[in-house]
Amino acid sequence: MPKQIAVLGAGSWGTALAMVLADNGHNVRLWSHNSNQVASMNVSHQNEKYLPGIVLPGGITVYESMEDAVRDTAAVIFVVPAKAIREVTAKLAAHLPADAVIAHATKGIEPKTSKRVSEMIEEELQGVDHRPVVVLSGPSHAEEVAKRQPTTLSASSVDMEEAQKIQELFMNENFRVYTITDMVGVEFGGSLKNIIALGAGISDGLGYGDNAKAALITRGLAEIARLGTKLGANPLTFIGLSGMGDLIVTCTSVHSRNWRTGNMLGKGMTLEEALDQMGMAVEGVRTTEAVAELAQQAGVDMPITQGINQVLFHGAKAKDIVDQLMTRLPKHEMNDLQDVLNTR
Ligand SMILES: NC(=O)C1=CN([C@@H]2O[C@H](COP(=O)(O)OP(=O)(O)OC[C@H]3O[C@@H](n4cnc5c(N)ncnc54)[C@H](O)[C@@H]3O)[C@@H](O)[C@H]2O)C=CC1
Ligand SMILES: O=C(CO)COP(=O)(O)O
Repeated sequence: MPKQIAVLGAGSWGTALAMVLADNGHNVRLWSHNSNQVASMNVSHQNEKYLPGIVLPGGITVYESMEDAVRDTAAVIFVVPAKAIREVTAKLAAHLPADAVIAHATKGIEPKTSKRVSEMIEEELQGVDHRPVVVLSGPSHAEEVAKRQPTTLSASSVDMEEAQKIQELFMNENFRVYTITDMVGVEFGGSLKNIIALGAGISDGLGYGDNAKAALITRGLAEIARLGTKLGANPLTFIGLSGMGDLIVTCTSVHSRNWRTGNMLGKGMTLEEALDQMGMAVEGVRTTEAVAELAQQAGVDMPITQGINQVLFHGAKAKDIVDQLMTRLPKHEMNDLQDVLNTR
C-alpha cells in the first residue's frame, strides 16, 4: 500500500533514496533547507547539482517546511551529512509524526563525543520521544542507485520490527535490503570505511598500485573490526555488506567522494583545496578526527587511521606515512584478528 514518506536531505543520497521509494509507489516528501533547490527541483524534476542528467520519477515533491514535509508520514529518513544531524533532528522534534519509523542513511562519527548517528538522533529527541532508530547502510553509490543498477544494503535496529518496516519500504528488484541486528557494527563499518577510502585515494594519487590498495582494504578492515568489536559490535558484521562490502565499493569506485578527495591529496592538493573542489559531503574527514581520538582513548591500535589523521590535520606527508606503515615492527598477521574473536 502506498505510504507518505519524508526524506530529510536533498543531496545525492537523499534524492536517490527518494527515487527508490517513489519507484515502489510511495508518495515521497523530500525536505531541503535550500529554498532555491526546492523551487528548481519541483519545476525541473531533476537534482541538477547532485545527480545531473537524472529525471526523477513522479511521486516526489520537494518541501522547505519541515512541518509540512513530515506531517502524517509513516517514516522519516535522515540523509543529511553527519555534521547537520543534530540541527535537523532538533527541527524535526517539534513536528515528529506519532507513529513514523525513524531511520537514517548517514555515515559518520561525531568528533569529541564519538557518537554514532543513531545516538545523536536519540540524544536530540530525548524528552520528546524514545523510538528506536533504524540505520540503512551498505555499498551503494547514489549515481548507480539513481540509474536503477543492482544494489544491496542492510537495515539494522535494536528493534527488528522497525528494521523490517524499512526493508519493506525500500525493497525492489534493483534494491535488495537485508536485516541485521548489530546496529553498532553497521554504523561503525559504514562510517569508518570512509577513512580507509581516503587512504586508498591517497595511495592511488601517489601512484601506488593495486597491491597497496588491497593491503589498505584488508588491514583497514582489521583495524575497523578491532575498534568496533571493542565498542560492542559483532565481528561477523564487518565481513557483511556494511563492512567489507562498503569498504570495497568506496575504496575502488570513481563515484566515491572520499576516494576522490584522497586522490587529490595524494596528487599534492591541500585538504582545503580538495574539499573545495568536491563541493559535496566528504564524511571521512570528520570521522578520521573522531576515530583517531576514540581509538587512543579506547587503547586500540589503528595505524592507518592515525596516519591519515596526521596527513589531514597535522601536515604529515602521505609518502612518509606509507613508509612508516611499511616499516613497523614485524607482526603475526592474525594475532589482532584473533583478539577480535577472543573478545566475544
Ligand atoms: N552519495 C552517496 O552515494 C551516499 C552517501 N551516503 C551518506 O549520506 C549522507 C549525505 O551524503 P550525500 O547525499 O552524498 O551528500 P551531498 O553533499 O550530496 O548532499 C548533502 C545535502 O545535505 C544538505 N545539507 C547540508 N547541511 C545541511 C543542514 N545543516 N541542514 C539541512 N540540510 C543540509 C545539502 O544542502 C545537500 O542537499 C552522508 O552521510 C553520506 O556519507 C551514504 C551512502 C551513499
Ligand atoms: O557510502 C558510500 C557508498 O556506499 C558513499 O561513499 P562516498 O561518500 O565516499 O561517495
